[in-house]
Amino acid sequence: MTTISSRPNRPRPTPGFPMTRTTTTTTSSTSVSPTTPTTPDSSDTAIHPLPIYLVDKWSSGLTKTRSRSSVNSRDKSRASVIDRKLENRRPSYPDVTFEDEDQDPELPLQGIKRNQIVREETGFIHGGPYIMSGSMRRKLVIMGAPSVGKTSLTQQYVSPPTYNESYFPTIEATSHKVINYDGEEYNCEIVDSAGQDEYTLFPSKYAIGVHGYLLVYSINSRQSFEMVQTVHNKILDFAGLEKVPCVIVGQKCDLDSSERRVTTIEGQELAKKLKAGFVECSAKDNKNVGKAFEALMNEMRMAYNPPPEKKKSSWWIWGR
Ligand SMILES: Nc1nc2c(ncn2[C@@H]2O[C@H](COP(=O)(O)OP(=O)(O)OP(=O)(O)O)[C@@H](O)[C@H]2O)c(=O)[nH]1
Repeated sequence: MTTISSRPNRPRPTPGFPMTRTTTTTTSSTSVSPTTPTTPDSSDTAIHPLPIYLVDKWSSGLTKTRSRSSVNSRDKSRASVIDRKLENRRPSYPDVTFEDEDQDPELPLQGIKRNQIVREETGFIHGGPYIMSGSMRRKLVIMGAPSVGKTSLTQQYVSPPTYNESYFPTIEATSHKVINYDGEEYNCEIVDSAGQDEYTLFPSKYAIGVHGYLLVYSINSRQSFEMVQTVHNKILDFAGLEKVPCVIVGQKCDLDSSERRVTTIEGQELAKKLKAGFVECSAKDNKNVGKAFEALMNEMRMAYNPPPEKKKSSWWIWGR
């Protein structure tokens, strides 16, 4: 007798998180801790996106993979839980991601149990929740005036040692890197933006779903230093927030002191004013490049998942 399996042929999920248009995409991995300076890791590892279903509740019913008629009561109660979560969030980013209960058994679960929501992470601007499995996702945007060394900084960090003396203006480049920071693994999408000036319109894609910014100036350019404040204002205006996780980066610190137009103290004061981190670095000499990203990981951790406060021991318990 032949047994016929009745398992429906469901389409497979689109793995990973949505990517923007890129000119270059590099994947690498590094590990840092808050106390240890960053050492770029040459043993690159690829990101393995986890098998999760992207669910667009608004546009196509409960799931893209099942028809409305097959929605059972468990789905409905689940949807109501998601709805309650959404009530507290701005509905500008309607994609909700969760592991499907009826996940195809042929898909590798990669150690994630059925129905287990491992982490819930949200960016500060996109306003919509997404629940993802495994490592946390971070989108970082590098902004600043033209020719301050944003691309050199990114390339030196993502695939060291990389430094190019020649200058090619960037339109946009996205790289990926797995960063281990303070025992946590982060899937980072690093967007190297085009150089900004005061008249450049702030593109919404540099705010939606973004977790943190490196605002770069060159220590030999006063104008690029002033651009940091301008870009920062644009970000806050767009987001409608008083503070965003960001680090001010004084690039090209290898240059001779006679060429310097912005002092270290001025950089520190601006960072203090903007409630941001501050690092002076040189992509050319690969000096403090890792520290700039490490400082941003720290800013983001403080914003999104601060370490729990240590409880003070009660003296009267000890006194008994
Ligand atoms: N001395 C020195 N020069 C650097 C450093 N980083 C970059 N440069 C040079 O500065 C120029 C511009 O570098 P890019 O990395 O392309 O600058 P960018 O900010 O990405 O430029 P846009 O794409 O126009 O925004 C290049 O000629 C680099 O060689 C550095 O750390 N020190």
